[in-house]
Amino acid sequence: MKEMLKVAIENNYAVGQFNINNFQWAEAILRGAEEEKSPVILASSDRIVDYLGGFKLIASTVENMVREMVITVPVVLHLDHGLSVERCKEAVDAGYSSVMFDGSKLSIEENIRQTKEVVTYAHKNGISVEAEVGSVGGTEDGIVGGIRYADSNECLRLVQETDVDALAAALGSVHGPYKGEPKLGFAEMEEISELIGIPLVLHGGSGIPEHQIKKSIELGHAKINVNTECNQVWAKTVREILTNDQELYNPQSILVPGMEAITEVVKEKMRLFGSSNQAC
Ligand SMILES: O=C(O)C[C@@H](O)[C@H](O)C(=O)COP(=O)(O)O
Ligand SMILES: [Zn+2]
Repeated sequence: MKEMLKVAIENNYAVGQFNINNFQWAEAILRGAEEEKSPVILASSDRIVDYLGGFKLIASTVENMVREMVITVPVVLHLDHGLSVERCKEAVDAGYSSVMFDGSKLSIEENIRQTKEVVTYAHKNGISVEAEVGSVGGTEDGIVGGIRYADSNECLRLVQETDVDALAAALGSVHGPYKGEPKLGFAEMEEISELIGIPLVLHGGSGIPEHQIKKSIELGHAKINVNTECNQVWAKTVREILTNDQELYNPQSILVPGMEAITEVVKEKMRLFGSSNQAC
């Protein structure tokens, strides 16, 4: 991920992180990346890793999909919102390309200490690490909480003391649907980006207006996480199909349009983030 985001920063675009909710999501996202000739970050949020079959099954399945689908664009497999040092180490051992240690609920001292432990282990294995300061609000099954803006001094301390590769500095974005126009802290964003000198990560990417996405990229965001919009379009598509044909039960007739809808959202986001055609 570190190398992928370095190129993104140098070329003024951001790479989308798209969460997988089962392996059809992975297929739909990879297809979108290949069609857009865009680098892509596939992510499994720690909260659903066991539901998906565990780190090793996820890593081996994604690796096989990339090979058998003849995906030619750069793909990163990322552990999103890693819930403990141990879980991050498991993901590294299973073959993930990068991990996020989510220490946002901890004191900054404890966040730094545990993030440092993850970075030491991951970097020894050539794996990148994302950390978080402040907390992204919103509700997303298991990720519930109020927004706590990141403090610039805490961001600088964490980056300097851990050597982390990317930082999610919570600056007003929210997981899940927004109630009204998002209010991102662009002044704080600019200050923190200039202070820390590594790529920023924007969580809660669904529902942020295009102009705010573009400004966030200008102000140092090289990774933007999207989950809700893909899930919403899948649910809407499947709901319409089943509502329109009460007799329909063939899985392919129901599931394929849902996947195609996810692929379209992924491609739209890649065009918005500027990563389309960056992999050719
Ligand atoms: O759903 C998860 O557990 C992962 C997400 O929180 C992801 O990290 C993210 O930030 C996506 O936000 P969304 O686009 O608002 O769903
Ligand atoms: Zn998130």
